[in-house]
This record gives sequence, C-alpha cells and structure tokens, in this order.
Amino acid sequence: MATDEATIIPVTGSTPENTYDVVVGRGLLGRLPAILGERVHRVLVIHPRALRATGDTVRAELADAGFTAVTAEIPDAEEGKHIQVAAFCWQVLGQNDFTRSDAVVTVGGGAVTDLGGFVAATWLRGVRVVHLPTSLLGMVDAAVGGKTGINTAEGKNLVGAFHPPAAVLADLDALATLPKNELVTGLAEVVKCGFIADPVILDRIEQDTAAATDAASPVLRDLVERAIRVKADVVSEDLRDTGRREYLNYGHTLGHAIELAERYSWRHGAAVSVGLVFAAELSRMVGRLSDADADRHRSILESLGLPVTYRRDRWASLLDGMRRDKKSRGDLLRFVVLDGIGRPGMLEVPDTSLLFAAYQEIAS
Ligand SMILES: NC(=O)c1ccc[n+]([C@@H]2O[C@H](COP(=O)([O-])OP(=O)(O)OC[C@H]3O[C@@H](n4cnc5c(N)ncnc54)[C@H](O)[C@@H]3O)[C@@H](O)[C@H]2O)c1
Ligand SMILES: O=C(O)C(=O)C[C@@H](O)[C@H](O)[C@H](O)COP(=O)(O)O
Ligand SMILES: [Zn+2]
Repeated sequence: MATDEATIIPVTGSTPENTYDVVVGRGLLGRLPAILGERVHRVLVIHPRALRATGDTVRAELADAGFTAVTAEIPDAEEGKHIQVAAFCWQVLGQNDFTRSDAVVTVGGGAVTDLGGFVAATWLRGVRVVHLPTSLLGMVDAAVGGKTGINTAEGKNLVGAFHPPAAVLADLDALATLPKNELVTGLAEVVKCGFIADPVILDRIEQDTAAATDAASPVLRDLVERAIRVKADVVSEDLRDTGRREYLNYGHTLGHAIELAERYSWRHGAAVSVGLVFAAELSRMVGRLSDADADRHRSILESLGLPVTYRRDRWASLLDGMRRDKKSRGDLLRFVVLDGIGRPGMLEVPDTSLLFAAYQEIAS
C-alpha cells in the first residue's frame, strides 16, 4: 500500500526525450521550478476557467522562482480540445516571444493536458511540457504517455501528436475539489487497467467501493499508482501506438463513438465504461472470454455508478463513428478484446453483424 511520501513512477522510453518521471504525492508544486530547469525562461500555464485559482497559484509559484509566467485560460472540458483554442494558445505564445527553450505547463483534467500537450508539440515544432493533472483521469491516464490531441467535427482526438512530457506531477491534494462524479468517471480508466493488466485493481474496488471512490483514502492512492504503473509500463515500450499500446484502447472504440454521438456532453470515462462492457460482450461472443469475466465488467462498473448501457436507436451513427477509430485499417474494424483477465488481444471484424449482436447485449 502507498505511503505519505511521493512515489516516482518512471517512464523509460528509447530516447532521453521519451524518458521522464510521474510523481504521485501531495504538495508537489514546489518541485516544478527544478523540473523546468535553468534553461527555461518563459512558461505558459494553460488552465480552464473552472480552475482559475489553481492556475494563478501555479503562475505565482513560477514567478517567485524567477520565471516569466503567463497564463492562457481556456474553455472547460471538451470545449477546450478545439483547434480555435489551440490557435489562441499559439497566439499567446507568439505575442510573448516564446522560444524553443521555453515551456508549457498544463493545469487541469485530461482535456487540458491533451490540448496543452498538443500546443507544446506544435509550437516551434515542439517545446517542453510539464503536466499538472488535477482530475483522477488526468493523473492515471491522460497526462502520462505523450498522446496529445484535439477533437474535430468528425470525431474524438482525430488530430494530434505524440509528445511526451518532461514530467508529470500528480498531486493528490488536487482531488479534494474534484466533484464525485468526475472522480468516478476517472475510475473507468482505472478499471480498464485492471481488466487489461492488473487484476488486483479489480479486487481492491470490489472489496471496498466506498474507499475506492474517496479522494482522501489510501485505497484510491494505491489504485492511482497501480493504474499509472500499467500505463507507464506500456508506453515505455510502445510510445507510438504500433503494438502493445493499442491495448490501452480497450473499450474506446465504442466509447469514442458514444462521445461523438453525444456531442461531447458525456464525460470520456462514462463513455469508456459502456465501451468496456461492449468489448467484454464481444470477447464473450467470439468465445474468448468466460461468462463470469464478462459479467464482472458490468458488475464492477455498475457498483461505481458508471453507465453500462446505451441507446438502442443510435447503432447506425455509432458504427459510423467507430469506422474512424485509429485502430481501423481501411474498411476493417479492429477491437481490443480479452482472452481472460489481464490478457488483452486484438479482434479484426470484417462482418459488422457480430458487432450488432454484441450491441444488443448493452442496448437499452
Ligand atoms: N492523452 C491520453 O492518453 C488520454 C487518456 C485518457 C483520456 N484522455 C482525454 O482526457 C479527457 C478527459 O479527461 P477528464 O475526465 O479529466 O475530463 P476534463 O478534463 O474535461 O475534466 C472534467 C471536469 O473536471 C473539472 N476538474 C478537473 N480537475 C478539477 C479539480 N481538481 N477540481 C474541480 N474540478 C476539476 C474540469 O474543469 C472539468 O469540468 C478526454 O478528452 C479524453 O479524451 C486522454
Ligand atoms: O494512451 C493510450 O494509448 C490510450 O489509448 C489511453 C486512452 O485511455 C485514451 O483515451 C487515449 O486518448 C485514446 O487514444 P486514441 O488514440 O484512441 O485517441
Ligand atoms: Zn481513455
């Protein structure tokens, strides 16, 4: 079980640029100046309107440490993952003469780390970025691994770049103000890590769901660290999504299609929750997953209060959305499935009638 001290989880890529630490703990902001280092003069702090006070605290810390710190306040949640918001940030960087030795710091949930990471990846073709995730989902998933991006009218994360951060500071104190429903949607990604790699995650949640949803509990900290270790292990080996990293997309093929169908009014984790149950049903239907393991998806997600069904009448638009998934190859849809808990694999689906049949199991 985790302690009060900071835990360092390394991501060990093939180059120094892909190698960095994810620090989990409390009161971590004081570490930021040293991480940025003496080469950095200017820092752009990107935060959403909803986290203005936190953004101001970060800017003040940087100013006290001698950096020229400016902020870019962006729209909240998925509204921030938009090309116009990236253009606004590029404008702020340009107007403040940011050079290649300057840096971006993101403060917010996964939407902010995705957008801010994309801005850092594209400004002057790449400047340093440090993520300070403030949501559970940001800590366990979005801030780690270097996938950055924005949405387009056609789908989720369709434009982006791989741009690993210089560090991630996952300060658990930030979770004190995170609304419960946001914490719970973040747990969908933690559950995903349980099913694809670390079944202890599932046991812990089943043993004490109340503690798993309590931001202050050691159980939640243990879950955070376990999920980060799963992700760090995978992205250390496969930054660019050419192999094992695809397994982190378990539940996302349908999940992203639901987000698009709902015009991004659903939280990512809620859509992934439905997508996980769908992927489990698919795995069961093709004989790769037992009934008990497939049913466990529904029961654990339901016990957390996450959605496990979706509208029957939306199938056609969901199929349309799923075709644009990044795992597709030409007309061939590809899904992450399970051959057992902790044993992910791929399923190529040339015939969509199988998908329709699996969808009937989650349609409401
Ligand atoms: N790049 C990746 O590898 C990756 C992985 C998973 C998810 N994502 C992306 O992450 C996004 C979802 O992230 P999310 O669930 O954090 O959503 P989010 O960023 O939209 O944040 C959810 C809400 O919580 C608020 N919030 C965040 N921290 C808070 C705090 N400490 N106190 C109070 N309010 C707070 C935000 O302002 C927002 O209203 C999606 O866009 C998803 O595609 C990316
Ligand atoms: O890091 C990854 O790789 C993942 O698939 C993690 C997902 O939880 C995350 O939502 C990611 O942004 C999805 O990536 P995409 O390539 O399907 O857009
Ligand atoms: Zn995700």
